[in-house]
Amino acid sequence: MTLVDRADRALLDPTDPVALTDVPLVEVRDLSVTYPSTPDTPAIAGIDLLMAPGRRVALVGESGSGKTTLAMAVAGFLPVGVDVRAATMQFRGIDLLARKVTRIPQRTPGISMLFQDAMTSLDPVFPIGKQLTSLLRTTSKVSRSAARDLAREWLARVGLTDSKRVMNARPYELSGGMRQRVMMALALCTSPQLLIADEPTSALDASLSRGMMDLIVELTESVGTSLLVVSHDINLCLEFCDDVVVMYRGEVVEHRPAATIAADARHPYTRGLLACIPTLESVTTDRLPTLDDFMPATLVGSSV
Ligand SMILES: Nc1ncnc2c1ncn2[C@@H]1O[C@H](COP(=O)(O)OP(=O)(O)OP(=O)(O)O)[C@@H](O)[C@H]1O
Repeated sequence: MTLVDRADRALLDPTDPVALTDVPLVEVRDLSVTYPSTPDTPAIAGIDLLMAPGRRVALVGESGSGKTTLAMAVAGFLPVGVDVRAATMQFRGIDLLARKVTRIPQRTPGISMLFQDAMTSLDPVFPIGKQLTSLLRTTSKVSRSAARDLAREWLARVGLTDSKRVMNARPYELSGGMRQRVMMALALCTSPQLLIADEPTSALDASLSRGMMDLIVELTESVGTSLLVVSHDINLCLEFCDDVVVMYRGEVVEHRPAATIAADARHPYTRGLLACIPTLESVTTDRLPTLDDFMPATLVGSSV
């Protein structure tokens, strides 16, 4: 049985002892996160997440369902003062709960993040070339000229072939799509084991979104990086990911392979999300379905 088979088995039954005899990439059990401004209401609670190496996993759900909070907890980006509790929270077998909490959050080694807003993620003052070479020099301990060569190589890999101009440009001199490609180069040039992409396409139009997802898949595969993508767009996730984790009001309500979730969705919220995807046929109907058509009244009012 391969690790991916075991992961599939674990997705169906996380308590299956045969499922995970190898070390999973991410293992989270009974995670809850509470922000200091709402001490009586955890933002997420009772979260289990199991991810095998090599998988592309999508976290989907409506705004405020806790996707980013879960991703940030795994990445180690939650600031001091946020209460993080779990029975288990490991990355490649390393206990993330044992890490020191510092005033400036420490990124979990081996994990890179790609944020939705490249403009605020990039340093506005320094040229792109300097931002890439400083990162490469810090992480790979290479000479200045080797780092510049690597930086140019990475810009070409993300489709920025005019690398001389891009190296000298500041973020505001590039288009949104180009900035997002620069962010991809920064996120992957250190060969992380896991890329967490938080709404990587939400600032892009539909055709650019698809192109960006194609690029993310191609590059993560070539680098050997697993992907955890946070998205509102379940349709895009079904196309590009292996597994879909559905979050609703701070809880994981469904975790299924993308290939079968459409036929096999068990939670009414998942069924509602899937039914709300517009199709060529649905544009001719008077009224598109909404989540209220699928959610029992008892669930609509519930929260963690
Ligand atoms: N820094 C914060 N301080 C207090 N509450 C927060 C903070 N960040 C998030 N929350 C709350 O935690 C809950 C989950 O938010 P989170 O951003 O994780 O959801 P999300 O599903 O990623 O939403 P979105 O898709 O809009 O980014 C929400 O109720 C939100 O208001």
